[in-house]
Order: sequence, then C-alpha cells, then structure tokens
Amino acid sequence: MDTPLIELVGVKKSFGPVDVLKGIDFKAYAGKVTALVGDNGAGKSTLIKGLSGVQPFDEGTVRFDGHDVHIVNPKQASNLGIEVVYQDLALCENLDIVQNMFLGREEVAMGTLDEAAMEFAATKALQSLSVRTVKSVRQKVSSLSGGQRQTVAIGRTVLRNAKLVILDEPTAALGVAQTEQVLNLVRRLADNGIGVIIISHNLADVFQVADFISVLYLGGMVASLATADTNYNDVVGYITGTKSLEGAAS
Ligand SMILES: Nc1ncnc2c1ncn2[C@@H]1O[C@H](COP(=O)(O)OP(=O)(O)OP(=O)(O)O)[C@@H](O)[C@H]1O
Repeated sequence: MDTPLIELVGVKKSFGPVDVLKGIDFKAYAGKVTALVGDNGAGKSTLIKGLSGVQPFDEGTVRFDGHDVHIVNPKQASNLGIEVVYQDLALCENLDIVQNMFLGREEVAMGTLDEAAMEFAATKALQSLSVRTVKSVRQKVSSLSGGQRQTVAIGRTVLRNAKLVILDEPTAALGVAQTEQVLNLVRRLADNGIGVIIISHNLADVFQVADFISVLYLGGMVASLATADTNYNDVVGYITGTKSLEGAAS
C-alpha cells in the first residue's frame, strides 16, 4: 500500500486527569475514504481537533505525506492542505455561494474583488465534483437545502486545494435523497485523489462510502479494517466493546 497521507502513531490527549486519547495509531490514504466511528465520547472529535490544530495532541507522532509534522494551530493544518467540514458547516446565510466559498480568502484584482475570477473558480470546483444540484452560484445560502449546503462546504475544500478533507457527520441532518447526493460527493472527492476522513454514526452510510473503517472505543483504536473484509455486526461489536482488539486487522 502507498505511504499514508496521514499517519498517527501513539497519539495521546488528556484533559486534566481524563485520558481521552490513549495512544492512537491511525492511517488514512489519498484517494480513499476512511470512516472514523465510535460511540458518543469515544474520542472522535478530539482526534479531529488534534489533526486540524484546534486542540493539539499532547504526545505522539503525526506524519503527513511521509513527513513528521507538528500541527499546533488551524493555520498550520490548512497550510498542509487539511480542511475540516464541521457539522454546522460555517456558512454565512446572507452571502451567496461564491462569497461563501471564498470567505476570508477573496481574490482581489486592481484593488477590487475579482468577482469574475471567483465565480469561475467556484463553478469549476463544483464541476470537478459533478455538482448539478445547484442552479446558480449566485444563490444565497439561505435559499439552499441541507444537502446543497454540504455541497458548498465540501466544494470550498476543493477550492482551497485540500489534500485531506475531514467531514464531521455530513449526513446527520439529511433525508434519504440528500444523503445519497452527499455520499456521492464524498466518493468523488476521493476519486479526485483527495484523502477523506468521515465521522459518522450511520453505519449504512459508512459501509456505502468508506474504503476503510477505524473504530475508536473509550479513547483507544480497537480496529482498523478494510470495509470489504468486515461486516456490519463486527463493526457494531467493536463500537460497543463486545468485540475486542483480538482478531482486528489493525
Ligand atoms: N475540553 C474538554 N475537557 C474535558 N473533557 C473533554 C473535553 N473535550 C472532550 N472531553 C471528553 O473526552 C471524551 C471524548 O470526547 P469526544 O468529543 O472526542 O468524543 P466523540 O467520540 O466525538 O463523541 P460524540 O460522538 O458524542 O461527538 C468525552 O468523555 C468528553 O467528555
């Protein structure tokens, strides 16, 4: 297998006396979708916050594209090409799609915003994901559905030339058809060569979209599996702790 795009070795994080991540090993690959699953409180968000520099890890090694890195703030993560799409999506309702996709990184030409260039780049980013559900990139976000909003947030990561996109529960608030759309989008992100980590409580989504499944249980990584080599019941067993590390191909 290729060098992992991201590799964690022995990563730890504590809050006071509480050990939340107890020496985690984890890998995710370019062009692949890796699902990170685990029950409430297992440590998924803490792992993601460490990767995105929001809440740096206490100990352990982080390798990005084969190189040791120290991600201590979000800017550093972003410079490496790590983008997180949080559940709240961080979109501005009163701005249109282009404005949201360029938020804080607007292109300027001769002292004014280069609207044409931004519109072109936003359209191109959405086209690279074969997005057909958005009528106009000048639509306000307030007029978009939940699935379309996810599309905008995911498109923004493409525009930022992300190498690793982390999606926190991207389908949690969506109905069946929109979930399908977003999962297709997740697949296309990976097909474009981007490494994708998806956090989800919905195992049907996980089995549909993920190439690999990593299971956290009480701050430990109990299984790292190829989706093709496992099944729903086993993954539920790892999540609930009824199946142990033994037998896990981690
Ligand atoms: N800032 C903090 N201070 C103290 N404890 C924390 C802090 N952040 C997280 N924790 C604890 O760490 C544990 C893991 O939390 P985390 O949010 O990473 O879990 P999670 O797997 O993302 O759960 P969920 O699926 O509910 O979002 C929990 O027991 C939580 O209470």
